[in-house]
Amino acid sequence: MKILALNCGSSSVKYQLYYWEEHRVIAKGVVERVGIGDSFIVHEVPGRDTYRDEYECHDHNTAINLIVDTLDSGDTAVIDKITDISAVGHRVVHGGEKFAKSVMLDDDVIKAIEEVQHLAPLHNPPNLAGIKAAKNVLPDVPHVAIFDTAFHQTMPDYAYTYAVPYEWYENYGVRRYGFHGTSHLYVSKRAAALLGKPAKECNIITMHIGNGVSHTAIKNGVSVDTSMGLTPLEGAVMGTRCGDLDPAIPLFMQQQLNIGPKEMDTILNKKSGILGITGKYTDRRDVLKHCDMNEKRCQVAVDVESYRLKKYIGQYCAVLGRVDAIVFTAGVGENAGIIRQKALENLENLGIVIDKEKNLSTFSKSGETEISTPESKVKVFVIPTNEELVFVEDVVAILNGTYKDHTEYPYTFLD
Ligand SMILES: Nc1ncnc2c1ncn2[C@@H]1O[C@H](COP(=O)(O)OP(=O)(O)O)[C@@H](O)[C@H]1O
Ligand SMILES: CC(=O)OP(=O)(O)O
Ligand SMILES: [Mg+2]
Repeated sequence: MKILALNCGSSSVKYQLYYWEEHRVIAKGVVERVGIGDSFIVHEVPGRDTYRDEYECHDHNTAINLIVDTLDSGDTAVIDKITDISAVGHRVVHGGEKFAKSVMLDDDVIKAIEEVQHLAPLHNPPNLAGIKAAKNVLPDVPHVAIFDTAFHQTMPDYAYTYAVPYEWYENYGVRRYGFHGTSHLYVSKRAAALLGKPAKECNIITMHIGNGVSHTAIKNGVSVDTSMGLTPLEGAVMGTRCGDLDPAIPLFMQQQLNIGPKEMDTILNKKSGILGITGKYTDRRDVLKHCDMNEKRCQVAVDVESYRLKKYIGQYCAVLGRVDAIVFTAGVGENAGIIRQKALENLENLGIVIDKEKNLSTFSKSGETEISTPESKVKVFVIPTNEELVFVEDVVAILNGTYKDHTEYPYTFLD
């Protein structure tokens, strides 16, 4: 059975085609700059040279058609015909309170996703555009929605309630939802496997640090708190997003700059974070390179980012009481040893002791690696995330009728 996993972002479509019975990736890639101009596709097939081609994609429909053509035609082909694909799994960022698990995408589910799209205006509309486009190309196969928010639906009310008029929650759905759920799920379950214990007996702090950044406190295998909130803007310092902030700042600056809420939303989401502080860079590789060249604002950005990470580790140690492991994952979490070091230094009193050399020499390609010392009470792991594998496993489980929810399902990656 060949399963296509799709992750439609605002200006990109990431995809992965997975051969379930052989547990291997057939091909993966991304169409970038969708709807912006100068779009292109990068298509990777294990064992072959990476293929890159310019192709104008004005919308998600064109991007999905390009992916389909790339998968089934010409030199890039990995399947004979598109109907060789048995099912499609779609990342949906916001599922509101309605979805605590993955579901088959029918008209009612699409309607429910449409109803919460105002809660994730940057993410849900492209997710929906991708779903509609993929259903056009593959009308006869099952499509499944996998929600970023689903994993966090176990949070208690005191973790998800904001101290604002309660009617905002009742009438407008204003509460903490949390995101990156499939990544937090995957790495926490892998950490439990490395600890040699069932996930439901483990307390784990997961640090997903990519372009978007979020952290989760996982108690007895389930999410009890997470750093992103109503939207993916709250919490850590991100590539272009501000994260935690005095809520008076946007109001104050709207008055100073004489701008409206829409413009402020763009500044906080797209012009803040690492980009805001450095004024130039979002890619942490650029930031770290220019730190070494003594660019002051890059040094400040790295210090602010690492300090915020450390504060979340402290918070979640307090939330969990006993912590079995801390996991670093995603592009920065897997590769930026210096940021991990700064976030983790001087935490010996919390039982966290790092092997400095091992930490600095650990990257995604090292695979799952323990970077704490043997005497560290809290194990610290770097675990490459695999959100697409969670999509694929959920699709297969739903097709086989064996899926209940993520706490019960015996994922194959636990072995
Ligand atoms: N070797 C590295 N050192 C520092 N940062 C890295 C390294 N490799 C990748 N990154 C960073 O990872 C980030 C992207 O992470 P990723 O998980 O792919 O994000 P997303 O899925 O949100 O696009 C970028 O900021 C990139 O610079
Ligand atoms: C929810 C979110 O922030 O996703 P991403 O990291 O893909 O932007
Ligand atoms: Mg990501």
